[in-house]
Amino acid sequence: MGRENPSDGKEEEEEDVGFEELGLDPRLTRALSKKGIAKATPIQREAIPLILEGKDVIARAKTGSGKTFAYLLPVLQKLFSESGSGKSAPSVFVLVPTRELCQQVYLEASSLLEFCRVQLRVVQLTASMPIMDMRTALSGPPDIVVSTPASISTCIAKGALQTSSIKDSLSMLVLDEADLLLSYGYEDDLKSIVAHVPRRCQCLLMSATSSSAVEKLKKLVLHNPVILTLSEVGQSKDDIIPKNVQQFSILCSDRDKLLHLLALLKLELVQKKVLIFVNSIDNGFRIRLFLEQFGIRSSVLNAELPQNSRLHILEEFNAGLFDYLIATDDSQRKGKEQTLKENKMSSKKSKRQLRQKIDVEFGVVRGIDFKNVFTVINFDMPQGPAGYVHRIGRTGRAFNTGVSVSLVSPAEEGILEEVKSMFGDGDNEELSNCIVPFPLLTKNAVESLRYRAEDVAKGVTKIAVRESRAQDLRNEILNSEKLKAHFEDNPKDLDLLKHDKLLSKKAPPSHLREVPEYLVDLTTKEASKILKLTRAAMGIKASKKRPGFRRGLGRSRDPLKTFSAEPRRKGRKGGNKRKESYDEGKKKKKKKET
Ligand SMILES: Nc1ncnc2c1ncn2[C@@H]1O[C@H](COP(=O)(O)OP(=O)(O)OP(=O)(O)O)[C@@H](O)[C@H]1O
Repeated sequence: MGRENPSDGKEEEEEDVGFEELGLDPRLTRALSKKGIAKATPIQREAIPLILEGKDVIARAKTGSGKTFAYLLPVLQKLFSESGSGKSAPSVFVLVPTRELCQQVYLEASSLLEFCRVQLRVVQLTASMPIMDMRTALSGPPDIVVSTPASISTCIAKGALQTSSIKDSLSMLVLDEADLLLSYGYEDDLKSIVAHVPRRCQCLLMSATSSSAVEKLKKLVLHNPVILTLSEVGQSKDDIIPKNVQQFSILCSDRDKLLHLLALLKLELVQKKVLIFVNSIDNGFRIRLFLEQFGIRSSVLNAELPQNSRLHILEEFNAGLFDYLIATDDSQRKGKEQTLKENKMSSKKSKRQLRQKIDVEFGVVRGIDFKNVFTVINFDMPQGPAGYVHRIGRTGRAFNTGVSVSLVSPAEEGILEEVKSMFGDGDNEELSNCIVPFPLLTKNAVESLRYRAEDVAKGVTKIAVRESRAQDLRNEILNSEKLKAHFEDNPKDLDLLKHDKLLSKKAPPSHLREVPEYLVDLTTKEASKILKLTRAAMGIKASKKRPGFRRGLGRSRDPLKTFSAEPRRKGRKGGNKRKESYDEGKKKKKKKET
């Protein structure tokens, strides 16, 4: 990590730093340890002391690197020592681009405050709130407001927030996911807010990428900020994908994607929790209907669902109430436009320039903290490299490890190549091999499930998909109001509704729940057994209890790194390198084919 100002150009070494060493209040460090968080991530190590010093800071760090605590902890600490009495407006505005993020930050702040037992109040404002509710939320006033820029500017326009009070009271302004704020169309709102932000107000800008939007916001809001950024930005795949995510691909026809997905899940070749990305809402329902016939319950998350339902689905998934979530990435339209542009320009663009596309494309899932996702599956490939990065950034968060598996049809191979070229050019073998063929799934294993999969897939017709989609939407809309009222009274109650209920009219046949012994080949059995043993060794019983993997521990025991599709030879010890396994697997496959 490096700073642009002051420019010392110094590379930070990876080290374990506890939060107390960063000058944090013991109440906050205790709160963190109650949450099981002991050491700071690199961005936290850098940003927290600077923010405590009162500097304006721009922090750019990759997905899942812990940017929220990087600003939230010092913000809270500063409020501990600030006297709130006599204030007529909030002390802190945290501005985020979406309702989901608003809820996420609000919950993080509330839970820290609860652990700290301090008398500070945090509220969230969202566009769907009637102005009366906004007025009520702002009465007091609260210490922190988490909001989209639009809601704050509505409050200003309707007199629920007095501009003179903002000038007197506001001491900190945070722009979270700053690179998205402008693309969500908040430029005018931001301008109208910034006009009332006092000069002495400390401003923080957090972002996963650098982009022209960040530059624009920097000029609009910050004063001589310290810029924290990865010193090696643009130099390697590690700038954008956390090191602890292993990336795999499976080449298969479009028609065989359901079959391969079934094999991955049913033969337990990937670890839970699993986030499956698709490019269309219909595809999400198709997968859900298909999987439920095999006894695999999942839920869908898409932009069509009412906000309350979406928040509830996220809460349930994060709480571990179900293991499989199928998310429709809503960046498709934008992504397509972008891809068209990219295609036109790609012949002229160098690979280095390609990397910068990350700044432009994003999805509904952008910035959302899906907890304990171990595996991300791209059932459909995203439209471009940026979508890929943000999708797989949903695993391997903070100090956890993760895996991504992309199902790539012949038509999508171009995108895979584009993604690979973004990571590094062909002459750097290590980098260009960052997405390797998935080693655990043999042809036999796939073929053993073909008959069942194709039979069930036939029943998942377009009409069945449309009916389920309409039915699900009707249910969610009906439930949405109930949920809203319920959450207000019982914010922690997650059991009101289950989002992975059966969609099919008929109960799934019981014989499809289990894969009979005779259908599973030995190699696959071995792979699945190793994964189960690994889970057991790590103390993972259900997804709810999956603790974060410690970096070193997770790596040495990771079966994807040590497993080879070859039957085990006597006397051979585990621990062979991943690359070796693939090579052995490849050689063996070639032999078989010849
Ligand atoms: N020091 C830490 N140790 C362990 N876990 C942490 C630490 N800091 C944050 N986390 C956890 O890591 C996850 C990711 O954090 P966060 O959402 O802040 O990442 P982010 O950098 O904002 O990612 P994105 O750019 O995708 O929004 C969260 O679940 C958070 O609770």
